Amino acid sequence: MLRRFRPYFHYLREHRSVLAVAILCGVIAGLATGAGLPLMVKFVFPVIFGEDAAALTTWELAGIVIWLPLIFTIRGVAGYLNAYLIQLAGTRVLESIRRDYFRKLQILPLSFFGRHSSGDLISRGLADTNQLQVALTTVANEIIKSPATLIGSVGGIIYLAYDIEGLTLVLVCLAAVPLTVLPVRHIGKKLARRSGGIQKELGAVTSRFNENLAAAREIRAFSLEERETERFSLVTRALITAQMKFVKYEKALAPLIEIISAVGIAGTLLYAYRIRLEQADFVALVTALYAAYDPVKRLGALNNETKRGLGALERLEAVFNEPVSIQDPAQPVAVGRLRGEIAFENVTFAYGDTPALRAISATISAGTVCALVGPSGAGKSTFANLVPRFYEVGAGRVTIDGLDVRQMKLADLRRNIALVSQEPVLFNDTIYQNLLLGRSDATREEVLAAARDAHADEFIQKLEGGLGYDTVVGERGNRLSGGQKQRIAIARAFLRNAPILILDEATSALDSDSEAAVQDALRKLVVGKTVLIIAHRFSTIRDASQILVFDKGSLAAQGDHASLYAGNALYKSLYDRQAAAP
Ligand SMILES: Nc1ncnc2c1ncn2[C@@H]1O[C@H](COP(=O)(O)OP(=O)(O)OP(=O)(O)O)[C@@H](O)[C@H]1O
Repeated sequence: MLRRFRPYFHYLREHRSVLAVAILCGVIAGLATGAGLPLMVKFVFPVIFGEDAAALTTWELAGIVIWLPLIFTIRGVAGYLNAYLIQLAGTRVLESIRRDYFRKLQILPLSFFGRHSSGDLISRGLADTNQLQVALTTVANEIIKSPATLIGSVGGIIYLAYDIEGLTLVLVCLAAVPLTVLPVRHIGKKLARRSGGIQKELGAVTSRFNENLAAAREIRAFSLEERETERFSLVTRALITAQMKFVKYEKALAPLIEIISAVGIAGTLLYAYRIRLEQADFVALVTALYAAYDPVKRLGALNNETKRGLGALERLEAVFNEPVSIQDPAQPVAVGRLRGEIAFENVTFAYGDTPALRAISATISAGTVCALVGPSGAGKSTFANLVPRFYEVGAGRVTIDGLDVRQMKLADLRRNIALVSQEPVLFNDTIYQNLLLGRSDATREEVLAAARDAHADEFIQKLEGGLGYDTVVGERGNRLSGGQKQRIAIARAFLRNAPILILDEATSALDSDSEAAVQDALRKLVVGKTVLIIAHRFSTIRDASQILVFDKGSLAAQGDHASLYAGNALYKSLYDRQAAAP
């Protein structure tokens, strides 16, 4: 089973010196418990309670009594250092696992996020990484310490028993130890089946949380408070059930081992009675026997922990092993600033089984504005998303300046594209930092100029609090209005100054001031660029140099407004509907 964890041992190797000291301290603490206490019972107690005890001087007495605090101090200090250092290595291991998980999420294709809920992915990144870390560090800690303690205490038993009576006593004392394997194995099997369940249910709880918090407005608007609480109760109840199924077996292990150890000790007691063993010898033996069951319990617990870790491991591997289907080509063609001629050559694409684009061929000349129109779900966004290679074409190819987008480095390709979406996402940072995302090496002057061009400067200066560009915008930018967020997004695009611009025109109406500012900013932004615009406003559509009309994933028609209006019924009806809209 440990073989499953082997690929992840490299996380431990990075912190091997801390771990080595921790394990050494653990072994010392283990030996002090396993062998130290019984030997003390054997050698110290007889001196104090023996016949010659009255003759001891104070110094002799002190010299003997000091063994007790000494052994406990060694055990305590070593035990403390072991726990502290394991925790230290553990938190670092956790940091590394989380970082790798997070990094992997950054490079996975967008299609991956369509298949997994963000709550579940968060849960994997927090709870499952934690579980894996606990399993790894527990294994590292116990795999040497517990066997060492076991060997120490079994060695102590053999030494004592052999010294007291001989081989038979040794065998009687140790007879029950192998029986402990039975509950360890049985419970381990039960837990293995249940290990993934808890993590999965935890993922469901996080998902529900996440979804709920993101929909705070809708829940109030539709009075869904009770329904949501009920839905949440369902997943938390399922989590509790999964947890309790695990706990039921997990917690049975220690008592079962203790019962077996009690049977072993009773057997030894019987035999001791028959051979008239002295009390001091018996007490020393029982202490050693009791100590020997402690590492057995720990090894059993280790077995449980790894079973639980396995469940987490499988969920993490679903992400770690997910192929990064969209990545740099082995031999990329170096590109600088592209001119921006976009061509789709017989492109087909499907998210799952149903095609979202069918055999699309179109050319958009550099420096022109191309409007994408069509009913909802016709494939406009999908078309636009293939240009920055957010998704991979199923068949055909997408080229820019004659070069297949798959032949360029992703960073080179995407540096040439600026994106302004309908609902721009801002990070919970200052406005300045949010603008800087457009081009991280821009100077302050360039950032301010872009904000002015986007008509953002005027509202930024007037923001409540008087912090201007240093105002923090809140999660997803929720302290700004829709129009303000759009202007920030436009300013980013100004800053990026890429030859290709993808615009998703807002469907929701802005207030007239904002609307005028956004439109004016966009008019300036598109100059000299190849623009793909998912268009909703009839003026945008009419003024575009080329229009692509989508219908159910196919390109129904293409041309300019006049020819399409005259020759294409779908376009005419779409346009008339837009024109009639307020
Ligand atoms: N991430 C996704 N996963 C699965 N299917 C998707 C995904 N995104 C879009 N689709 C499907 O692909 C088809 C085309 O969607 P697309 O978003 O390109 O349409 P659209 O023309 O931009 O629509 P709208 O104007 O409503 O935004 C639709 O049937 C849609 O359900």
